[in-house]
Amino acid sequence: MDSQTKAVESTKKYLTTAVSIVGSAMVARTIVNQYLPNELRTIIFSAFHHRFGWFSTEHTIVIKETENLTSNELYDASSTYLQTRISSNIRRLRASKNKEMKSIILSLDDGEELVDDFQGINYKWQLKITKENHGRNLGRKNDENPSWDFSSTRWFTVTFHKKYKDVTLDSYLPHILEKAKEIKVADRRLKLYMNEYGSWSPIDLQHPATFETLAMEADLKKTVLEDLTRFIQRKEYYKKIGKAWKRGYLLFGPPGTGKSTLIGAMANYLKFDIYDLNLREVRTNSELNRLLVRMKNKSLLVIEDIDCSIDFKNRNKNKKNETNKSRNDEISLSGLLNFIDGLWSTSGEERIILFTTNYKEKLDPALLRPGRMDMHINMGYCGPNSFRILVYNYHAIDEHPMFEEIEGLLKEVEATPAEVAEQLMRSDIVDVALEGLIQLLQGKRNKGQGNKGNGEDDKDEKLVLVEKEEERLESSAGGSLS
Ligand SMILES: Nc1ncnc2c1ncn2[C@@H]1O[C@H](COP(=O)(O)OP(=O)(O)OP(=O)(O)O)[C@@H](O)[C@H]1O
Ligand SMILES: [Mg+2]
Repeated sequence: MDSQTKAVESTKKYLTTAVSIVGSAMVARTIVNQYLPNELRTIIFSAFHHRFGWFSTEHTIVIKETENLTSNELYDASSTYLQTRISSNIRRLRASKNKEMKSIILSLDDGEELVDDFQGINYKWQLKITKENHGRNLGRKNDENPSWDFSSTRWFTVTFHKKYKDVTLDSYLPHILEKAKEIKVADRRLKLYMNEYGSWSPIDLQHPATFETLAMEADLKKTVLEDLTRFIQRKEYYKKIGKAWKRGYLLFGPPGTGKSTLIGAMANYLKFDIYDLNLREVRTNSELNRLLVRMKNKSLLVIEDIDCSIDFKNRNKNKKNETNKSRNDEISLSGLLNFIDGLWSTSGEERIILFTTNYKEKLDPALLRPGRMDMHINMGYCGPNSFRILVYNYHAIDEHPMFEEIEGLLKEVEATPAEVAEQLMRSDIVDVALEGLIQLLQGKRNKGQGNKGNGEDDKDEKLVLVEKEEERLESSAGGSLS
């Protein structure tokens, strides 16, 4: 054999070996794919990847649904985040909706892949599910009780070029956690919880109020909105000063001035649930404590008509009755305030407490003490500014020849936004509605209901901002920790 034939022969031999290796690998892969259970398949592939991993340019992170029997926050976040990255080229999707959600959710099905782009980096995601049958028949089949005891293991794998490992851990995964939080908040239906028989029962909160449609003096509205926004952005600040992340508002004003409307607008703006606490339903301080600790974070605790909710005047009498334990525990203002200031503050985050009253002057001084409520908001009678908002809400107009007369009358007489709104709703024809309003206001003026107390322009009357010591220090230092 000459040297040329020798070279051809040895090349052939190498090629045959290479083909048979590739062939066996393919056969092996087919066998593994078709005949082995998912779990075993994963073990074999991961062992293979582990053995030859250093040849690969790819890096894979496994995100399991549960880790050490507790749910994995990153799995939940990835699942939520990926729902927003679904594209039309995915063949099989899962569709779901539960009572808590506003819309149908599409998500990856077992084995499906999705490619996400973050800062120009490609991330290949895959969902894997394995089902195990524990072989126990659990009786009749229904939603809570499937006929067989199945359990499934789910996990995501996310694969990317290994040079992006640091970016992935430092930026991409935290980005997913943050985004998922935002998505969940935006998609959630708000709840209104009411207390009865010592526990909270929720219903869907469908309050239409928003800050745009709320009739309120412009500067006051701006101050309240800014205060809320500042509050929700200050997690780190509250942590740093070691204070509970909560804020209290006292809303006062006559019936129909929009106290409940403002609460609805706050809930919609912050996407917070409302806990409407009816103190008449609560007999003891212990029952009150139980209710308050069961409140979730990101919520508004509302106590309407705080002046007439409990006969607070009896509270000192109760204290004297030391022998009767149950009477001693009777619901009291101090019990409520102690709990809000104390234990409850430290057990939750992002809580807003709102008290409403028609008669600020009737309130127990303990409630008005500086530092108790952060802001006192006077929801006053309807002034020109509020009228403009209401008329825009109901008739979508911002100018009309009758406005001047109405605004003049509103400066003279006391009419609540509710009274004005009622007139504006009486007819779809603007002129008719405005004429009705003029008659109402003239009637009030003729009856001598002079509007001496109307302070729409008197901002000091409208708002008492009870600044806290540390906030004063912070603003004087010019620093913002939010
Ligand atoms: N400031 C306002 N902006 C917009 N609408 C208002 C306002 N005030 C009152 N309304 C209208 O009047 C209705 C009653 O107002 P709301 O229940 O908010 O008053 P309130 O101050 O809570 O009264 P109460 O003291 O009786 O609880 C609302 O449903 C809304 O239609
Ligand atoms: Mg109300």
